[in-house]
Amino acid sequence: MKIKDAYVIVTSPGRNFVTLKIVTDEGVHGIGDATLNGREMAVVAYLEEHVIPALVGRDPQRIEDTWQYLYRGAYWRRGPVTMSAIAAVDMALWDIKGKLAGLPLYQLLGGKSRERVMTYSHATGSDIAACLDEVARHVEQGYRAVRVQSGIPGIQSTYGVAKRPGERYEPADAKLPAEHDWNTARYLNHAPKLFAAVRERFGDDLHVLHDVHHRLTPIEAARLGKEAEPYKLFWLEDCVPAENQQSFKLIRQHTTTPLAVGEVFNSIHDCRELIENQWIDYIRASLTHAGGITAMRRIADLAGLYHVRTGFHGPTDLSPVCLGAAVHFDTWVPNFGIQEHMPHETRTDEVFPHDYRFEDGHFIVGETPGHGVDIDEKAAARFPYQPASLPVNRLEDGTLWHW
Ligand SMILES: O=C(O)[C@H](O)[C@@H](O)[C@H](O)[C@H](O)CO
Ligand SMILES: [Mg+2]
Repeated sequence: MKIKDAYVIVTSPGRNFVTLKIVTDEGVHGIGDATLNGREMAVVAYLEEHVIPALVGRDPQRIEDTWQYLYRGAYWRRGPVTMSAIAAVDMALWDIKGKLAGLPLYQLLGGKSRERVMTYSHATGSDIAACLDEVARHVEQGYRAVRVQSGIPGIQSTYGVAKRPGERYEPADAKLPAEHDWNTARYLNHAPKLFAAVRERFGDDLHVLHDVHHRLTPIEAARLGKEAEPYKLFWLEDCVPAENQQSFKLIRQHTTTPLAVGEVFNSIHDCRELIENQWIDYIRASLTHAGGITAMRRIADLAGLYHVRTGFHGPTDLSPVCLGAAVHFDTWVPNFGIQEHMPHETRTDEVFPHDYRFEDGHFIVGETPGHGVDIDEKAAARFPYQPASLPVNRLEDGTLWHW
């Protein structure tokens, strides 16, 4: 059997998605997600110029060999563009393997470790009261876990806060980066008040999560972690930028608040020290940005040795293809923690028909062979690419800060 054809489909049903479709000479096809929010076309060029020409003619069943061929063969290893491109190939090949075997992906990985996959979603509000109302709405929908983000007095634009009540938070909303502002002191004074209010209204049973989005220094993150302890967060996410993995050593020495990190990671080397030193509790790398199922399985197995659990990134900028594959992975992986779930728009779901379903705060995996997600190319063609960038962030004096 050979790969006969491979091509990239870019579509924007509400936001941009990059999908790789691989077709075999026996007519079986598989798809993979290659979406890198705000840098989509770099991955498209990488796939079209450098990957697809090398794929045609290869045996689609040799997933590991193809992964190594693309990783080692590039010479320039790692990086989000390279690893998202490799991930798309990997996901599409696992999809094909499942279809050939007549088995859903979770069966190929080792079968079910659980019946359903716990998810968390995003409650956002312009202030604490509005955020609490959004939490209530999520609890009514069945969520057992909710991420809370609220506007901060004195800061114009806060990460994670939707423009209008009930809307999704979609930060890539302008052709060139929008300018946001940041003030660490105001944030640090505000965040514990939000956690306290959530606990007071919803009691102890709800899992409460919060994303700092890389904005603090290690000692500031340590203070926040410590002050959050009475409110028993499920996790505190991305409290510092993680290029320097040693930062987490300092944070860990000061607080028992569980730490999650890794949505921007693209390889096992980005998290090896964090895992081996048990400086974190949840690894957030996604199947799309960290090299696919083949690579993520190695990360998850390493994490399992050190009591680190998975908490896959799952915002709307990862397509239903990534989410579908993630639900299979989550159903299998022994050290599962939680799955992020930011529901896609109806038109996105129409372009990507899928068989995973949301029920009572959980995802239930489907039984379709492969990862169970397809692309309706006619529907995709109705939504052309829309250039969109993520914001930048500045301190009050104009200094460019982490967004
Ligand atoms: O925890 C999350 O879901 C993330 O932080 C996202 O909201 C990112 O900001 C987005 O993926 C950037 O493209
Ligand atoms: Mg995040």
